[in-house]
Amino acid sequence: MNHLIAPSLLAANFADLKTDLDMLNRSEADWLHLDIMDGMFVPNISFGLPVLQSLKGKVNKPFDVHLMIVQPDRYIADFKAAGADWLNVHYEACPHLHRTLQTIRQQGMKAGVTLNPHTPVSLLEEIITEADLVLLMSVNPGFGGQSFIENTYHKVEQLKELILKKNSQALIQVDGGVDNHTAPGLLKAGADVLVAGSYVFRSTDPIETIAQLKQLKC
Ligand SMILES: O=C(CO)[C@H](O)[C@H](O)COP(=O)(O)O
Ligand SMILES: [Co+2]
Repeated sequence: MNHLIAPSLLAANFADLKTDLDMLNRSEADWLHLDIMDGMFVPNISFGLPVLQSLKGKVNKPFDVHLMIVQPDRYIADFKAAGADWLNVHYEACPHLHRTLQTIRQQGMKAGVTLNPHTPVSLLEEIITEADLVLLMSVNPGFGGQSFIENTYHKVEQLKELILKKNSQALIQVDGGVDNHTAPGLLKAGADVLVAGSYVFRSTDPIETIAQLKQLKC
């Protein structure tokens, strides 16, 4: 399959959001990545359900929601109601991950599991067939604009191997520090979905930047 690009709204200009939403609608972006932070799981607070609700219908892209919150199970139904299409929970925040992923699917969303940089891919061995997507963090979650952690290439390769071994359909997504330098190696290693925040929204021509990320060959 051709790889997908998911710009992260965290890096948008919230004082002039309409301009960025119009840009996204005209762009080749595949999904809109939405970073939900609670100040507990990560040391930062971003935005939440009312923002998603108000964006639904304004952006013609599936909502790819990255929950960086403790006890995400409490909010699964709320995020469905707010318009989430893909719901990603952190492995580190879910003591009953199997149940959590099942609940997300039962609610009619695609279920993603996210790994922090220190969490090994091998821990997914018994759960990979229950996930529609695995998101590998290539920075420590909580902030945009951080430097890419080089070990991520290796983790993508390991995850690809695990997915093939277990005959899983899960997509491989990478989030953090994705740009024109890191994206080619990630695609070569097996990534299916690239999240890009600062690289897209800080560029002088975001539509062209998204188009260039789409055109990369692995
Ligand atoms: O989940 C995230 C941070 O926790 C963001 O999606 C990620 O950091 C994207 O930002 P950038 O591309 O600027 O690194
Ligand atoms: Co994210």
